[in-house]
Amino acid sequence: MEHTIVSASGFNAYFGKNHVVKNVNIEIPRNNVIAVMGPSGCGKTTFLRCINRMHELTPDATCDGKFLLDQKDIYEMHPIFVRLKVGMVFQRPNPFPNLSIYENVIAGYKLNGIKLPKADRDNVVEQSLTRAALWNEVKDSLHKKGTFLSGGQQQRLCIARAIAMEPEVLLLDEPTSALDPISTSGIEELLHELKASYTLIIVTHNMQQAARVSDRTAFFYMGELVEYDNTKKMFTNPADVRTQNYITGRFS
Ligand SMILES: Nc1ncnc2c1ncn2[C@@H]1O[C@H](COP(=O)(O)OP(=O)(O)OP(=O)(O)O)[C@@H](O)[C@H]1O
Repeated sequence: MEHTIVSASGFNAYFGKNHVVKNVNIEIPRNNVIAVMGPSGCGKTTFLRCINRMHELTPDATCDGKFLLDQKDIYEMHPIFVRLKVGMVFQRPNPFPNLSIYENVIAGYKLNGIKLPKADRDNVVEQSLTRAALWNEVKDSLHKKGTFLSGGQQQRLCIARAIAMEPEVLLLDEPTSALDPISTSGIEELLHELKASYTLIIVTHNMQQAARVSDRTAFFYMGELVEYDNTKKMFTNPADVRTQNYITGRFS
């Protein structure tokens, strides 16, 4: 039996009066990959940013309804704690440009004022880079700047930085859209390995990618969660005509 790790009920998000995520109800099982899809502007990124409470960092942005992590209300927790438990990887790889690879991986600890002895720091760096499938490529250049890496390596470094904090959930907002096909397939393979340890929620515009990497797909349209189902089922036999129109390319 699959356990729910994240769930939303009657969840709404707004920018001022603009209602951009509408009455969303969803249950996300642990150790699954969930693809979030839908036309541009339908609220995918906003939905993602509500899960780790980044939405509220935008002036005039509000939300209501319930979002639970491990059955506890995300909006009753400290936002910093939520962001430790729910890591985020962005569209463009964004390692801190002035920090070395080593310092990038450990950056979340420094930012949160968590002090670790050197041996523990070394261990976190090695474990996180190993999990992000980057250790072998960088183990001899840990003190070089993160920005000297290729785009795909930089994105894996950002994944290592996120998992160094031992999150339960990893949010990925179009993590491969700035990468070449070979780096993209490296990240896709990595997602497959990471799901043994984490629950992954990935926004993607690429339907082939959603079909390759995800167990379930959530299809949003104009802020509404129109359909949420097993990915194979959704791509072969969608229940809603709007999903069908989207996957058959009738609108993008
Ligand atoms: N910072 C902001 N201030 C005001 N409105 C915003 C802001 N960010 C997004 N919006 C609006 O919220 C709605 C949802 O945007 P969001 O970025 O969540 O959609 P999306 O599905 O992720 O789009 P895309 O696929 O183009 O990235 C859009 O109408 C957008 O214009």
